[in-house]
Amino acid sequence: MTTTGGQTVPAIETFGLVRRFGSLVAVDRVSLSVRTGSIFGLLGPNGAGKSTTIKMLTTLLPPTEGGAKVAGFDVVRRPREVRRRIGYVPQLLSADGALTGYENLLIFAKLYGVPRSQREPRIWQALALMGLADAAHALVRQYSGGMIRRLEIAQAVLHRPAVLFMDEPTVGLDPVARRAVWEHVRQLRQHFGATILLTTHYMDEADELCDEVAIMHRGRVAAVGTPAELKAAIGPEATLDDVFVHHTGSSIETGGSYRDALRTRRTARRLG
Ligand SMILES: Nc1ncnc2c1ncn2[C@@H]1O[C@H](COP(=O)(O)OP(=O)(O)OP(=O)(O)O)[C@@H](O)[C@H]1O
Repeated sequence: MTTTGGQTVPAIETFGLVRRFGSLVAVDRVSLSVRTGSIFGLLGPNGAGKSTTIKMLTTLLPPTEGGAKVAGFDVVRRPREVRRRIGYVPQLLSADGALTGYENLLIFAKLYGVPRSQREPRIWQALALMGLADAAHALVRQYSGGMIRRLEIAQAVLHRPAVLFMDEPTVGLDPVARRAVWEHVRQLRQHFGATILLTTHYMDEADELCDEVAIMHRGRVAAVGTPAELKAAIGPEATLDDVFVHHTGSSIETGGSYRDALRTRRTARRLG
């Protein structure tokens, strides 16, 4: 845990973060604070700016204006310090189907500079935490969609990141596989004390898994709080779906461009 003068520093802080693509404002003055050790959900329709926010926080994309700190380091001025302290599970495929789960993890352990003597124990620990030890030596192309997702999460935590970013970790998975991912994500947090920021389209996922959520709409944060707080603000019987509709004016099914919808569907297909 990062502390200064006895005070806990948030794991993630953004200050008026802006990202433009030409005339399009994809992320519009986003200011957020994510508590160390919490699971934080970024929600919003397709095209709301969630992935662009994650890309700035993981140093893949420079902000147009504003700033952000991750694990106490400025993403623009200290990108290398940030990268050493984060894990990233992207939406698109990052595991190689022609290799075994173990071999995939070995590549990532080398990439992340895990010392040789620690590679094997860390790989087995990550496999065990993600419920994949029995499948370690099977080819990944034989894994189910849920197992691939869990392998990708295992890859992202081999270097013990303080902050783990996951872009739609359960998209395209059936309800049983999604629950298994949630369970393993919880264990991960418990085991490593990592802070987790994830994006999701599933309101039940946000409700069950996240300590706090931010609802993004057209690049802005429309609401932020615990799922219970956000629901209570709408009404006694409100669900998180109701909260979402209230703040975005749309159900989760609408919004975004054709390209965005196509990309989501492509991710779902490769896992299905
Ligand atoms: N590299 C880019 N060039 C131009 N426009 C982009 C680029 N990346 C994203 N956008 C646009 O910025 C907006 C926000 O996109 P972003 O991918 O951040 O949304 P999102 O909330 O993550 O959506 P999804 O749920 O589909 O992943 C969209 O209108 C998208 O088309």
